Amino acid sequence: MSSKFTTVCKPTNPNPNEAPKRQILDLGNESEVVYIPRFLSFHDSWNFFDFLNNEIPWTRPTVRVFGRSCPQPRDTCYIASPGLPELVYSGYQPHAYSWDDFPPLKDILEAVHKALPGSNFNSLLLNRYKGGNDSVGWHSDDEKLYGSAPEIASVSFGCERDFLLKKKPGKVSIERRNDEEPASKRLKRSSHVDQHSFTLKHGSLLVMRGYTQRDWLHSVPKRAKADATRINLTFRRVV
Ligand SMILES: O=C(O)CCC(=O)C(=O)O
Ligand SMILES: [Fe+2]
Repeated sequence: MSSKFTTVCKPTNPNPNEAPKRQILDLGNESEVVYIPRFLSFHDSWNFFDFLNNEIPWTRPTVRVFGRSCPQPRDTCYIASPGLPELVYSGYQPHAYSWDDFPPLKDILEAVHKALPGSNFNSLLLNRYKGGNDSVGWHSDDEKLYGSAPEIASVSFGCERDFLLKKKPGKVSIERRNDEEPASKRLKRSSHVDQHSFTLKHGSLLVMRGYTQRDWLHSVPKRAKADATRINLTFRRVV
């Protein structure tokens, strides 16, 4: 990685006098999503995309899903600070690369920390979706090593993809429970509130916090029309 890149690609706010606009989605029961569509400038984001696409040692591991081994439907890489416990998911233990190997990742981390006061991420899972056939199925990032209410910050580059959230079965919002309401109406209403969707834009930041991992599932489904590559970085704190 050339040092020129680090200089050129320090994340900049498109308008330095104005913080990027954020949307806050209250999911109820102390779960929340924050979405900042223009977190990084368009130009910086394409430079980051090119760097990540070309320099990250991507792998497409075999994982176990419902007892069966299959290739994970996206490329991946893992970065972690020294001394953290190993990450294992779906029977796969990724090699932990160092932040020092990829200086632009430290620049993005710094921008994320600045946008989220009090955050202190020490690991990063990278995903590369090479087209609409690549995806991540319904899951929550509720591994014990992230603690009971982890904050997860997700930065997206390249092709826009839908990011869906749905409430886990059996999780009922207290504020919506109304036993006087006919069941049919309740069902209709809850199907609206129990699912949300975001189109994750190039250079955007989406943050899941509170009890989102305990109570909600998220996914990036296959999309026939998504014909270009998307790269996503999810910053996490191993506690
Ligand atoms: O690609 C995304 O936006 C989400 C990735 C994700 O959920 C994960 O890595 O756990
Ligand atoms: Fe996830």
